[in-house]
Amino acid sequence: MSRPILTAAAMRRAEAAAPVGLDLLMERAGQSLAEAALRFAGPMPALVLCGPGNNGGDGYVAARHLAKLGLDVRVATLAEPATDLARAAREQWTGRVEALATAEPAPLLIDCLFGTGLKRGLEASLASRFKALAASASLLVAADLPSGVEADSGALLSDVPAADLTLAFGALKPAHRLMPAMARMGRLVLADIGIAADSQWHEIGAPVLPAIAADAHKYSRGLVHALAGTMPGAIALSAGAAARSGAGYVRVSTSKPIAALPLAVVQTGDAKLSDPRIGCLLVGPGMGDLPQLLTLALTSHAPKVIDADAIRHVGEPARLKGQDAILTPHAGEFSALFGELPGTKAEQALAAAEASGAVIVFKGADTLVAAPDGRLGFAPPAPAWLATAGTGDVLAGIIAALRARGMPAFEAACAGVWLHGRAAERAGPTMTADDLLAHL
Ligand SMILES: NC(=O)C1=CN([C@@H]2O[C@H](COP(=O)(O)OP(=O)(O)OC[C@H]3O[C@@H](n4cnc5c(N)ncnc54)[C@H](OP(=O)(O)O)[C@@H]3O)[C@@H](O)[C@H]2O)[C@@H](O)CC1
Ligand SMILES: [K+]
Repeated sequence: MSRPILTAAAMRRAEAAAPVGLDLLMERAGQSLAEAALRFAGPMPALVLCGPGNNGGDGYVAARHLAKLGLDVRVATLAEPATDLARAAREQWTGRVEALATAEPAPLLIDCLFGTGLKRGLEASLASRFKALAASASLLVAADLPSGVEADSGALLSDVPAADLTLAFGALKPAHRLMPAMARMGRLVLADIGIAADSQWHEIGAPVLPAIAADAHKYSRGLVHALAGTMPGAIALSAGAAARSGAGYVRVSTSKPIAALPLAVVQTGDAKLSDPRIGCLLVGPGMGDLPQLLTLALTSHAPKVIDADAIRHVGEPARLKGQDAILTPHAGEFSALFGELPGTKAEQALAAAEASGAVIVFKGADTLVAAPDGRLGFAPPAPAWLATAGTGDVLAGIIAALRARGMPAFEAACAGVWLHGRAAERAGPTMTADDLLAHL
């Protein structure tokens, strides 16, 4: 299952197209916030911080429901409501409204200051007051987004205290899956408030992998051909990962024998790139300074995974047009090939896919998979311990195997990213890239 991801503007459109009124959407958002906070925190005294927009409106609704559920709840506000919806929600709150500047803290702090409407950082005095109230609370619950986070970019526009729980309304926003914001969400829960959220952008979910046919043979299951370069360890990780990710046959062309390769991986001195059985060609891991390997790879008609050093040698993104390629750059490799692109990470990934005609796996703590047709996958959070040498080689091998097994490029890349993250969870915090292979 993959969940749609909507920008702030797309969210407003979805909201306007909803079959029910905005007041009912706000009622559902506020009620679900109250119920989630109570379930998460238990019946502890709560302080709801309400901003001037509809995020604040959700707060007044949540306060009303928390009071109805028997909680000791107070409301503090920054300013009077600025929208009709928020004003109507404010009017239905029969309790007192305190000034945020002087409100006493509470063990449960509910942040309804700003959501998708935030466009600039919080003023310094407000940011420090918010931080102090958060520091005095035992639990911080954020409505839609932690206040200070920019919905579309995941940037922190001012200092944002980390929430313990974030309840996203209607659909996930890019910031829920982009750094640095992603690390401030705490547990992320999506509340269905009755919006039909449809998008070409989605969170990458568990993949459906191709079944192994009853009459399969090693070639029909997929042949991965990898080009070895100067660093044998990296190609051994990639080829090992491909062999363990369901490729029927993994072959490495190398000028000298590589001791670290699994026995099941065939080593050959001949590049054999015209072999029509090649389901995916892998170039880059351990390549070193041998740009001729990339040149050779680009003469092949087979689908390709282009990783690591090979990315730096592409030179012009347009050189990849018509190559049926998947590129797996980290941030440094990405800017080496595509330059400093404007916009959010999501926009940059899509622009790179369009410029190269390739599927781009823009790696990082917030990996994105972009297709030239505008589809964009956001990886669910993966363990920080994946940030260690060789894990990129493993990822390239997994994706090459899935591509050779017949998955389309975008789906293979998304599935590879998902499997890689889950393998790291299973391998645990002391893992090395070698250990990852045993958990695929
Ligand atoms: N999508 C849906 O289906 C539903 C959405 N819902 C909820 O609505 C939320 C979006 O509401 P929203 O658009 O009113 O924006 P919101 O985040 O409240 O802030 C805008 C206000 O803040 C102000 N402001 C901004 N920055 C500021 C700053 N630094 N310092 C001070 N002020 C600042 C800004 O003022 P302005 O920039 O105009 O001067 C404006 O007044 C969304 O996140 C969700 O919680 C639900 O109710 C149900 C259905
Ligand atoms: K908020």
